[in-house]
Amino acid sequence: MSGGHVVRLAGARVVYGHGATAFEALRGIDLTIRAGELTLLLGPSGSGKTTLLQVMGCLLRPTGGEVELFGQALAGRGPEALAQLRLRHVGFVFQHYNLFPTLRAWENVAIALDLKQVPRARQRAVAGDLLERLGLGDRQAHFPAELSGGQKQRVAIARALAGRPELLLADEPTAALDGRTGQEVAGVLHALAHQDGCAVVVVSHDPRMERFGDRILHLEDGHLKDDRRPPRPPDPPLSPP
Ligand SMILES: Nc1ncnc2c1ncn2[C@@H]1O[C@H](COP(=O)(O)OP(=O)(O)OP(=O)(O)O)[C@@H](O)[C@H]1O
Repeated sequence: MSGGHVVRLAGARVVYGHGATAFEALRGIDLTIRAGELTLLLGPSGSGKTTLLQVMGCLLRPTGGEVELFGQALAGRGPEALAQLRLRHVGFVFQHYNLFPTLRAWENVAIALDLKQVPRARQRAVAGDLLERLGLGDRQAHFPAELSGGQKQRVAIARALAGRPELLLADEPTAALDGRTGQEVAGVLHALAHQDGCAVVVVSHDPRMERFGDRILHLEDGHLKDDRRPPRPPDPPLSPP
C-alpha cells in the first residue's frame, strides 16, 4: 500500500475469541479514508461498525490484513508506538460524551491538552478558543451536569480537537440527542471535514446523519456492502446559531 491517504485497510479481519467460541467480526475489509470528507458508516447492530472504528483508531490490532495510517504500516508496531500515533493524529467522540463530571467544560478540554504537553498556563486559553469555536464561549465554566446533551457533545468534540487530529472518529455521536441538536452536532462534524480538512468517520444508526455523509458505507456481517454519494451534501456553518 502507498501513502497519501489518512487510513487504508487491506483485507482487514478481526476475530474475537478462540476455538469453538471464535467469532469473525470483520471479514476482509478494503477501505480508504480520505482527508476533507465525512464518511458515514451504517449497518445493523453487531455488523462490526465499532470494531472497524477501533481498528482505524489503532485501539484494536486486526487479526489479519494490513492497516496504514498516514502512509505508515502499523504491522509490527508495539502498543507504545500505537498509543503515540493515536495521541498525535486521532480524536475520538463517543455517544455518551465520556466527560469528567467533576471538571468544568474547559477543564475537560484541558485534560487532552495536558496529554499533548501544552503548557498549563496556555491550556485555559486554548480550551477557551476551542469551546468558543464550537459555540460554547459562555459555557466554559459549567460542569457537564449543567449542560444540555448537545452542549456536552460539543465539549467532547472540542476535547477531541485539542490534539489537532487529522482523523476524527465518532461512534454514534448523535444517538442520545434530539433531532435538532443531533443535526447541529452533525453539522459541526461535517464542517470539520470541509473547513479544516479533517478526515471524519461517523458510525451511526441515525438516518438524519445521511445527508451529512460525503460517502456512505454499509457494513453487514463484517463485510462492506457499497459506497455511494448522496446527490448534494450540505455546507452548514461550524457554529450552531
Ligand atoms: N470483545 C469482544 N469479544 C467477543 N465478541 C465481540 C467483542 N466485541 C464485539 N464482539 C462481537 O463482534 C460483533 C461486532 O461488534 P461491534 O460492536 O463491532 O458491532 P456494531 O456494528 O458496532 O454493533 P452496535 O451497533 O450494536 O454497536 C458483534 O457480534 C459482537 O457481539
